[in-house]
Amino acid sequence: MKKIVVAGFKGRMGSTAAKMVLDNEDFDLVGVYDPRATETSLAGDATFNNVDVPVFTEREAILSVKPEIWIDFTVPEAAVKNTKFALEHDISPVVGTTGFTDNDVKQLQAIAKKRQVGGLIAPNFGLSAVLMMQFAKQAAKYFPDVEIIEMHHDNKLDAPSGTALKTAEMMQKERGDKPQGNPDKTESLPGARGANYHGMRIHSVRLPGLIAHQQVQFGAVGEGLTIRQDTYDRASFMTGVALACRKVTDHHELFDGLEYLL
Ligand SMILES: NC(=O)C1=CN([C@@H]2O[C@H](COP(=O)(O)OP(=O)(O)OC[C@H]3O[C@@H](n4cnc5c(N)ncnc54)[C@H](O)[C@@H]3O)[C@@H](O)[C@H]2O)C=CC1
Ligand SMILES: O=C(O)C1=N[C@H](C(=O)O)C[C@H](O)C1
Repeated sequence: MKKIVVAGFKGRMGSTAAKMVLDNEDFDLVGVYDPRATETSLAGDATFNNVDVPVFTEREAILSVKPEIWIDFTVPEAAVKNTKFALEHDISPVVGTTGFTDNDVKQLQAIAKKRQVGGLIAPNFGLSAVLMMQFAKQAAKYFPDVEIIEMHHDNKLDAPSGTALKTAEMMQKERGDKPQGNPDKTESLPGARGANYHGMRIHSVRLPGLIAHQQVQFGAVGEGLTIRQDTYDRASFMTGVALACRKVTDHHELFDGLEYLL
């Protein structure tokens, strides 16, 4: 059984991940971590089947339960530190938290390589989202004019989403840099044209009722192509999280994207 801790278990994704770990017979939830927890055990919490799993509010204390895998759905600043902590203690990180910079990822990959610890940072664990990114990359080779519209619930902290940034990065590798639209454009309201990633525009919508959705819209003379992905339930991310937990410990490097483990 894989011994797993979940960081951020009080949150939307962390609670879903902790339940997923409990529901899988080959996983053993050895602890949960969240600085805003007030309880010391999950016993007494029906959401988590009243299991007697220790609750931690201090990172160091987690070492006492000897986890092999660290699932992280927290906030960017904490997640970078948590991932470093996990790697330095030979715990394989499976990180869904978004907002890591390229530099953060490179530094963490160097630690993983040095210590020969496997791990994964993935901005999106949904299989439909992974496919959407791959299809968008393929299309960008032939349709370099493209805009991304990402749509999320209004509690989301980061913008643009990690998924939108990764999609843009993948498309940039195919199409290179290309300014889009009229070079003489003006914006009577700043930001009207969205964020600029190597010439591609990214628009971030935040509305109650949404979970996570993205549209990648390509345009060319006389034709258009729209690739759209929708997440209707956070449970959909759990197939990818479980897959990563089963596979990361077979590796000795930190991957950047679920596609490396599929
Ligand atoms: N990769 C993926 O497939 C997905 C990634 N996400 C990302 O996951 C992250 C969390 O999203 P939500 O669950 O919606 O947020 P949330 O706000 O519901 O939960 C975050 C939790 O982290 C806790 N936290 C804060 N500092 C911490 C620390 N130092 N250590 C441990 N826990 C800490 C907070 O108390 C809170 O309970 C975001 O970055 C989001 O973008 C969300 C959905 C899917
Ligand atoms: O905050 C969210 O909810 C999500 N965050 C990830 C992102 O930033 O891409 C993944 C998914 O879009 C949901």
